[in-house]
Amino acid sequence: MVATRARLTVLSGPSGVGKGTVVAEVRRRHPEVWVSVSVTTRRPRPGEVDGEHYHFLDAEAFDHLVATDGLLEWAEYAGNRYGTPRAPVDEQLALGLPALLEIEMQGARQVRATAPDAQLVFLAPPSFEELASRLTGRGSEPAEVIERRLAIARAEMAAVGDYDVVVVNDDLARAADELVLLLTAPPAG
Ligand SMILES: Nc1nc2c(ncn2[C@@H]2O[C@H](COP(=O)(O)OP(=O)(O)O)[C@@H](O)[C@H]2O)c(=O)[nH]1
Ligand SMILES: Nc1ncnc2c1ncn2[C@@H]1O[C@H](COP(=O)(O)OP(=O)(O)O)[C@@H](O)[C@H]1O
Repeated sequence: MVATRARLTVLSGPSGVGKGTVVAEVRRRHPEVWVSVSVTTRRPRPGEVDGEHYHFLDAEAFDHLVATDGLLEWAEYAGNRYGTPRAPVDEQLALGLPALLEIEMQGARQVRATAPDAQLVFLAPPSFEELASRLTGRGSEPAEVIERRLAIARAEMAAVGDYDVVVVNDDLARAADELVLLLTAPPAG
């Protein structure tokens, strides 16, 4: 295995643990870090910009991407579909540069199956109570959606053993630093 080969890193973890916040902090400190922009059938939240946070697609356009093998992975999550456009990731890795995906667990499993060298990072909350309080505190979803996401989160927390590395998101700056180190660390083995 060539130690300098650029690698694919997947950041996953329960909704509300702070994935978006940690990735934003990484980009603030290290603007050169490349992060994949996913496609989704979810509606934009206030302040979300098409092409920046997500590419917002209708169901038909999403189906087309799936049918033409345009997605590296995709999954349905809490009633919406999300996927990683394949070409930009391939281009980044072909240039010898690291690529970061922020995706949920079913997608992480697909990446593991198709790209065994990928590094799977689990972002964990300091506690389940703290996770519930962050998700509620964000105030972006109705109570019923939060309940659904917490139920998913319980299952996700139990699968932590499937991941290569665990980063605990207690202190934001420390978690972001840890992720940056992992992005540039040579693959083990
Ligand atoms: N499998 C997969 N999951 C994704 C992708 N993009 C985002 N997600 C995940 O979809 C879930 C819901 O995302 P979102 O609706 O933005 O909610 P939030 O993470 O709670 O802010 C999160 O766990 C994301 O990490 C993707 O391309 N593929
Ligand atoms: N290290 C942290 N300490 C305290 N609060 C945090 C931390 N990281 C994220 N949060 C807060 O938790 C909530 C959920 O974060 P978010 O990034 O939207 O999660 P995710 O993308 O995993 O769903 C937000 O209100 C965010 O400000």
